Formats: sequence, structure tokens, C-alpha cells
Amino acid sequence: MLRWLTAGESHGPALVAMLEGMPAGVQVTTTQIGDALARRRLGYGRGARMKFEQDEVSILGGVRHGLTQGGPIAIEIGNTEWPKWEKVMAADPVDPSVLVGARGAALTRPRPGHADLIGMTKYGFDEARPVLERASARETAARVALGVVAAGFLEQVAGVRLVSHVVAIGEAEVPEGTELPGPDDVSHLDADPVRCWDAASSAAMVAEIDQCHKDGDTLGGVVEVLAYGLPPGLGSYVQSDRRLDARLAGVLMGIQAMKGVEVGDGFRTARRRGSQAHDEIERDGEGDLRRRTNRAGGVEGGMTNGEILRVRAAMKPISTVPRALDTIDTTTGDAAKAIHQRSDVCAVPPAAVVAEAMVALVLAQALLEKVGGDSVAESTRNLAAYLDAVPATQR
Ligand SMILES: Cc1cc2nc3c(=O)[nH]c(=O)nc-3n(C[C@H](O)[C@H](O)[C@H](O)COP(=O)(O)O)c2cc1C
Ligand SMILES: C=C(O[C@@H]1CC(C(=O)O)=C[C@@H](OP(=O)(O)O)[C@H]1O)C(=O)O
Repeated sequence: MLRWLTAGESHGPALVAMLEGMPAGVQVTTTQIGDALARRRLGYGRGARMKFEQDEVSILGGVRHGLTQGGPIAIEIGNTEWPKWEKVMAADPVDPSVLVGARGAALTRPRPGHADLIGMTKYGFDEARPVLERASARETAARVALGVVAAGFLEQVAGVRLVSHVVAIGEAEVPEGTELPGPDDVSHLDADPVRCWDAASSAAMVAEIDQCHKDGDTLGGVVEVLAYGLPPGLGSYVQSDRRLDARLAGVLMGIQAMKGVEVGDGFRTARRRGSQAHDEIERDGEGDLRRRTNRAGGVEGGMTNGEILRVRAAMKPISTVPRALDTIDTTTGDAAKAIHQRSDVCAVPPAAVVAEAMVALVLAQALLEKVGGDSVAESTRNLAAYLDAVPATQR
């Protein structure tokens, strides 16, 4: 059973991520994790913090000489800005007189759209600092680090390769029917300011972000993750919590600010007739089975069906709006304007990288459930044995 956890606050000394159950023999290095974190920092419309803050990666356990060892993997992502926050975020008690200024003062004007107000109520805080520190999407850096290991397992055992891209920012969207980016297009996507595959849509998205920035407002959008080369039969129809689509939807909705998930054509399929909604089965020129279309996005009955996996997640606009929204001051109960620190205008491109990491983790978990194994070599052998046993009429 593959499982993971993260810990750490946005302005704490470090984020920590743990991955348990990963077989031995997955290739992973500090540099690879650093590169993935650098991809998460990209994106037109991100705030100032992405420019000055660095992610300092240390692998603390579970990896030796570039290979996982089968034990729990622990990764630390140090925050280079920590010296500025050392007192405000100190683990041990501090003299209250040091808690002043922009960083230290109590945050009593909770921001609509954030966890601030309800988090204060639920955990019994009289200000929002402790809530926003953990609710912040800074934490997604830890999940991206874990996704590197999961993606390595998928590629080494099954040749699976993942792609994430942006299909909409505000009203600017990639036209329906545009060809999908493939696994060899990832460096092109990394180089695009908004991680978009279609040049005209990318330009429209950049223009939309510029206008929004001028208007003192924020934007959301839609990201898509594709997985190429998945073997059929990951996930199951036999119990609701074993359905792969349910598990993918769960982890995508678990990313801060996600408000909707689509598998394949999702909501568009609901508006079609059955004859136009499903993917007919046929043999290709070489006699191999395939689906004539892939409206289902590679999942039928909660299992991969061997086609390209295609899932989308819809992100709401950034909640910290520069032209601050109305709220109340919790010290007096009176009307006020929400606190505003620096913030992103649009974080859809990094959210795509986070979504890719979460899909990698769920797919690695489902692959491991299907084939088992305590090493990459054993999992690879088991997968080959399963695939070899599929009757010729079903391939
Ligand atoms: C990659 C990424 C970056 C984000 N950056 C910001 C930000 O700079 N400012 C902000 O207010 N919210 C940002 N958010 C969104 C908030 O964390 C999110 O709106 C908040 O957790 C509340 O959303 P929820 O109601 O879905 O939990 C970001 C989200 C992601 C995924
Ligand atoms: C630090 C990151 O994202 C942060 C996520 C975030 C939020 O509210 O979610 C708010 C911003 O932080 P601050 O309010 O301190 O400027 C982002 O910069 C990161 O992605 O590494």
C-alpha cells in the first residue's frame, strides 16, 4: 500500500514529505526533485514570492546512491526566507513583544475564499496566521517532490509517461478538438509562459492575465493531466473506493482551490446521446484492440482501459484579490477590508504541475496494487506475467 503525508507551514523552516510503500530500485536524485520544483515555480502571473524564495531539497531517508531502498522516503524542502520568519513562526514560545509589523501582527480580517475565518472558528484561534500558514498552497511543493518518485516508478515498471498542461485561464481556452500534447512535448510546455500547448490560446491567456493584473483582480482556469502507456486494469469496479476515477477525483479535489474534476469528456458527455458518448471497440491495422475514440478518458468501470488517461481539474480564481474583498474584523465584529499580502494573480500553470504529481501518486498506488513487488525488477516481472496472460482475443 503506497501512502503519503506532508507537514510544514508556508513560512516555516521547511516542508517535509513522506512516501511509504515504494519498492526498491526507483531512480531518484536531489537534482530531479529540484527540477520538478522549478517547474512548479514557473508560470506567468505568479507573485513576487516565487522570484526570491528558493526550494532547498534534501532527501533525508529511503534513498541511497540514487535508488529507493524500499523503506519510507523522507524529503525536506527548506525555505530560504526562514530567517525573516524565525520569530513569527518559531516552534518554541516567544516574547509577544516580537510579534509586530507586517509579519508579526495578528491577522484579524479573514480573506473570503480562504480557510481563514472557518479555520479560526474550528481550531479556536483569534487570528488567521496559524490557519493560512498550513492552508497555503506552498504545501504543494512537498507533493510535487513525492510525485517525482511515483512518476519514476511508473516509467521504470510500465513505461508510463505523464504530461500536464493548461487548457483554460479565465475566458481564454484551448479550442475543443486541438491535438493533445505528447510525452515528448513536455519541454515545450515547460517553456510556454502559461504551460499551454496551443500558441494562439497561450497568447490569449497571457493577455487575459495582463488585463486582470491591471484591474487588480485574479484568475482561475482548467488544467489537464494525460498519462500515456498505462496498462489496462488499474483500479476496479468492485467497490466504490477502489474505482480509479474516484481516487483521481479525490486527489485532484485535494489540491487547494480546485472546484471541479472531469474524467475524459466529463460534463460534455452528459449532454450527448449514448451513440455519441461511448468509445466503440475495434481492431487496428495490426490486429490490436483499440477504442475508436477516447471520450471516456482512458477509464471504464473504474479501471484503466489501455487508452490515454485524461483528467481535468477546475481551479477557482486566487482568493487574495488585490482590490480587497469585504469581510469583518474579528476583534470588533465590524465591517472591514480583507488582509492582503503579496499574492499570485493566476496560479493555474503551477497547479497543472501539482495535478500531475497527484495523478502520478494515485497511478503508482494502483499499479503497485495490481502487480505488487518489493523491487522495480519484481514489479516489472509481475506486470509482464499479467500482460502475457491476457487472451489473444482480448488484446
Ligand atoms: C499552486 C497554487 C498557488 C496558489 N497561490 C495562491 C496565492 O498566491 N494567493 C492566494 O490567495 N491563493 C493562492 N492559492 C489558492 C489558495 O491556496 C486557495 O484558494 C485556498 O486554499 C482556498 O481554497 P479552497 O477553498 O479550495 O481550500 C494557490 C493555489 C495553488 C494550487
Ligand atoms: C509560496 C507559494 O505559494 C503561495 C501560496 C499562497 C496561498 O495562499 O496558497 C499564497 C502566496 O504566498 P504569500 O501570500 O506568502 O505571497 C503564494 O506565494 C508556493 O507555491 O511555493
